[in-house]
Amino acid sequence: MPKTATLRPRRTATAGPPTSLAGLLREWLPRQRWFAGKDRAPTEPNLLSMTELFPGCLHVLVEAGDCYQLLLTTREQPVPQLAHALIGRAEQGPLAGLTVYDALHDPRSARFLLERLRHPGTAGPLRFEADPAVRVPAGLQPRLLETEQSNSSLVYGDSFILKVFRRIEPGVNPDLEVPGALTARGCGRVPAPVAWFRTTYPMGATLGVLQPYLPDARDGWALALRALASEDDFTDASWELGEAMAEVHLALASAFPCGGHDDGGRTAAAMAERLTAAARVVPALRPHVRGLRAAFDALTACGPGPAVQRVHGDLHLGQVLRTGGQWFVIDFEGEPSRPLAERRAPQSPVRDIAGMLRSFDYAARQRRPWRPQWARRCREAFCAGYAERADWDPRTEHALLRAHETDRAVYEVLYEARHRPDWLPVPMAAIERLAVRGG
Ligand SMILES: Nc1ncnc2c1ncn2[C@@H]1O[C@H](COP(=O)(O)OP(=O)(O)O)[C@@H](O)[C@H]1O
Ligand SMILES: O=P(O)(O)O[C@H]1O[C@H](CO)[C@@H](O[C@H]2O[C@H](CO)[C@@H](O)[C@H](O)[C@H]2O)[C@H](O)[C@H]1O
Repeated sequence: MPKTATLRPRRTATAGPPTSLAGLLREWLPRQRWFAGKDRAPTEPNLLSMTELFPGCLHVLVEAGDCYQLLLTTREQPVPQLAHALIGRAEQGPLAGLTVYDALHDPRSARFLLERLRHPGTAGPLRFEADPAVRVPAGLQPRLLETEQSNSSLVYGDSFILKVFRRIEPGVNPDLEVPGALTARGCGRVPAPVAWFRTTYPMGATLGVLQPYLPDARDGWALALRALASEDDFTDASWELGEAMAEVHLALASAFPCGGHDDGGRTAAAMAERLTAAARVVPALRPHVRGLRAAFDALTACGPGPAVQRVHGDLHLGQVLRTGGQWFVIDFEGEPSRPLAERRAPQSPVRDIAGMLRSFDYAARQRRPWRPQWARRCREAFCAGYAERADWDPRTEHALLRAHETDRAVYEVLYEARHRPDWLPVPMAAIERLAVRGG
């Protein structure tokens, strides 16, 4: 059994010299796609816990504005094959004299991590747990997915995928909780969790989830772009996607019963608040604030709409996978920038529908000239498919849809400004449409 050592948190941020681990992370963290603090003043990383998973591989939780999870490979000599994953050489502190790498790029560490998941148990504050009914074979070869976004994912032998959460918040992560509950209800639209790990210190939190990998699947975004490029019809696929999403919503409502309806006033106020905050960060939003607020104000006057329930929370074409003529839904974490409690709270299912409708617009805008008709047909088909399976039709909820689409476009503006400034014109085009013409 590997030796484990857990550091207790320090009460104050440590201004580590540049060559301590904290100093190395101060430079490295802001360069990572999943680092959420890019538009905030940098804070000095503060190590919260450090656990040896096995010799040469450390599990680390670090506070740097938010709490982040890192897996580190440490070596006495530099490893040329890991140059792309180099964090740096520590000269001070507990790792003095060691070269430190992001362990998820290191096949040896990735293989050991799977071994840990295959053998439930503990390592310091870490708990490795698994569904005893599923057998994960030994020796599967790991590869890190290049499409790193909010988290990091390792695929093992095209059979399983391990999502390693990067920003850690207290509580159970919905990406473990929701697929588990949906599978227990017999919903076949989500890959079921097979194994997972969590920490008990310095907070109780989910750290990663292993699921079956759908090897021949393509995500909805890639399929939509391919259809656009070859001028293929995408309405049938959109219709089926609407139907699949309605099925997932029905399963969510039954797995997490809550009932009740949206309080239009409160939702409108929260949306307006998010708009104000986003306009503070993105000046291009400011001229549109008044026009956009009208969409939120209209919420207070519209009917109750469908009952609130657990939702996906960040639905877009990249979150749906198609294989064998079926759609599957992944990534139930919700919008990564929102607090976990808010993401787990019951919300209107219109929120998800609006997310997907925005995504058709995003896809259509990847073509020059852009294809508004293509997006319109897909949006229509998606809603029609949804209505066929659910007991209500999203197209009858115009004011609700417009408010949620506006809120989603505001989120996207903020997301793009932070992570992909070149993409900012895509949601900004929707902002102009929603603010000027009312959707
Ligand atoms: N079960 C799965 N089978 C096949 N591919 C998957 C599966 N789960 C995730 N993926 C792929 O991994 C990518 C990242 O997964 P996702 O859960 O969206 O992570 P993130 O939170 O980092 O965005 C997805 O876009 C998808 O291509
Ligand atoms: O990392 P996640 O997949 O959880 O989601 C975040 O990143 C998405 C981009 O990768 C972002 O989605 C936006 O861009 C998509 C095209 O790349 C588009 O299909 C979506 O409609 C659009 O919102 C998502 O908002 C963000 O949370």
